Amino acid sequence: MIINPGKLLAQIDSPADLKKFSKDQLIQISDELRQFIVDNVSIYGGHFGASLGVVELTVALHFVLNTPEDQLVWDVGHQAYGHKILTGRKNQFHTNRIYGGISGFPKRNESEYDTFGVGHSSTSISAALGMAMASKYKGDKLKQHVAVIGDGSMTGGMAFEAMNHAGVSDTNLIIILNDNCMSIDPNVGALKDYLTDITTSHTYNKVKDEVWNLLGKFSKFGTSAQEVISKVEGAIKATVLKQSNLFESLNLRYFGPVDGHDVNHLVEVLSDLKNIPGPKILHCVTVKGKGYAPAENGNKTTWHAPGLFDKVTGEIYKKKPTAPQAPKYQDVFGHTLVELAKENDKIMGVTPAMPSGSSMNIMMNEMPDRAFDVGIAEQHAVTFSAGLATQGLIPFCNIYSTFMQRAYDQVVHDVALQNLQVVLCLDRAGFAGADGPTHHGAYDIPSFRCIPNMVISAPMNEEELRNLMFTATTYQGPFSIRYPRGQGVMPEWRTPMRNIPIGQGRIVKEGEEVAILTIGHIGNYAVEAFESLEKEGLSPAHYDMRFVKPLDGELLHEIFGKFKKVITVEDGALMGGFGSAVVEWMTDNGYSAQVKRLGIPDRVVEHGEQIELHRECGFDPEGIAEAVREMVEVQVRD
Ligand SMILES: Cc1ncc(C[n+]2csc(CCOP(=O)(O)OP(=O)(O)O)c2C)c(N)n1
Ligand SMILES: CC(=O)[C@@H](O)[C@H](O)COP(=O)(O)O
Ligand SMILES: [Mg+2]
Repeated sequence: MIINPGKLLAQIDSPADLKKFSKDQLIQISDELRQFIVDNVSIYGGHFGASLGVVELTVALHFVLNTPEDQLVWDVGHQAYGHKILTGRKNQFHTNRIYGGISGFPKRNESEYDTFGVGHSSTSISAALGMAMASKYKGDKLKQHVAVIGDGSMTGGMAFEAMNHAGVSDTNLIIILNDNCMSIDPNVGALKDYLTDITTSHTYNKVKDEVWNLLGKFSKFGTSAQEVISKVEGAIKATVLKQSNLFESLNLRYFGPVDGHDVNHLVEVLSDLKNIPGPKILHCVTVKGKGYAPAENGNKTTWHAPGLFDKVTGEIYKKKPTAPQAPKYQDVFGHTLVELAKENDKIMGVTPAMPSGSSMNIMMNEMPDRAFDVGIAEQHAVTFSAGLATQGLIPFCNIYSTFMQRAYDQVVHDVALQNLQVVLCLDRAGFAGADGPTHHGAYDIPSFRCIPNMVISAPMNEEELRNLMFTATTYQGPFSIRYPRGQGVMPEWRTPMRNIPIGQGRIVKEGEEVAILTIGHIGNYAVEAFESLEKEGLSPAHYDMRFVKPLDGELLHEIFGKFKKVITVEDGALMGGFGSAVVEWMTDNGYSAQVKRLGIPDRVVEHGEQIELHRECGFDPEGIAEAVREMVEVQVRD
């Protein structure tokens, strides 16, 4: 259902329409845009606080820039809802993040206004600089290139790598630092302190204001005064600003801090910046959740992506369970880690900016000296963990599977080659759901399988997660545990922990004709599939392998000795994944069987609910049942 936009917003289908309005009307347009986001997200879900915080900035940018000719790059893109709405997707916005609908992030194949595909953080400056360099090469002097990056994303190493390059680039690049003091959780680290300092420091701002006032006075005296101005400016910059401003020190002209909610002032500033050549940064101070009281004044982490809510009362809807619910895997991880850490003082916790998402916040609250949020810094998180391990500590480094892609070399070079005892917990493994392809945890099994010393495990339920975590503390090397977004299956999950011999799978169900080998939580789909199959007189065997590496050779000898028809199921990329490992093992050990591998195919799978995506890829319960039926019908060729 398309939600009615406000009176002015209704007339805007592109930035060209926006430009038809007067500057004075931008406040009303901003208000209507904000309301439209509230109306939609409250009913259809999605990211929230971040988009509200950049409403004025979004309006001002599209008012001043000549998009899509000028290149506007949003970092992460979870804040780009206003941009989507102003650039022709207002009438589709109710399909945001829904299966078959528009993406929750900017996406090049969705709109010419989406200059760069995003979802992972800290890429915007590099991408915009690449675009700016291309314009310079092509001699296109007028084109603007703007990266909008949050203070949280600015903590990512890539942002610094890009600024290091940008500062010597002589390009038309504007970096807009959207500083709301928040990541998903409160932002952390020395950079955050620095930004707070320059936003609030009286001395810094007084000097800066006086400089600009002085320049303003001189500018009234005409051309000759311009020379004085530039000399004065140059001298002051060289001394005061360069020494005291991080960005100036990197050769990026620094402007701000400005109020990121004053749309008219933003229009003025951006119009001026367009005419200043070279790389520059505008520091905007904004409030996450701005303009919607529950988000602005309440828990900003909750309002990052609140789920559905009553827009009038601000009540976030929670499903009222009729029976005891199984916990989320992330919470089992968080509580179990604290339990283990209480018994073993070597255990430490590390998260790169996902304390709430990974439930590492449980340990951070209970044991603040032993659990760290290191900012959006996956590479650092892994190597920092490696450093801890060299000193005999046992770090549990928890990174979403998709974000672990950032730290691949660190896993290989810093952890595995030195065989260090780092426990890598890969949350959100498998389809992430509504976040879509940028966030699906599809590639961890294939990419980890080839790493020497690496153990790869996945629990089918909460009890196994606890046991694997316990087992990891006893293994002298890198140990990875992957588990999905969402709930497990055991309401009574606080089971006593025990060691699982490394590489040992288990039989879940004896059966005939077909053996189903599963890895991880997806094994519960096989259990569901059996219900319909049993009614049809089909009774496949089911093995929960628990480890992809090392595989359980003993169990596999038993399976391939007994079955000529085997199905493997994984919530991960098929190419090089768990099924591939089983087939490799089969041929290496001289067996031959008909093997069907179910999992994520070699193509981009878009967004939707997890179950919708599993269905699309043929490994939901019905897909598994269908694979069994097909296999039973097919005669094996000799
Ligand atoms: C590489 C990577 N790590 C972690 C995340 C998860 N993540 C998404 S948004 C976000 C916070 C970003 O903070 P900021 O850039 O300040 O944006 P804000 O939400 O405050 O507007 C995080 C940690 C991500 N998208 N990419
Ligand atoms: C934009 C982003 O990367 C995060 O906000 C992500 O959507 C969080 O995912 P979870 O909701 O699974 O924690
Ligand atoms: Mg922020």
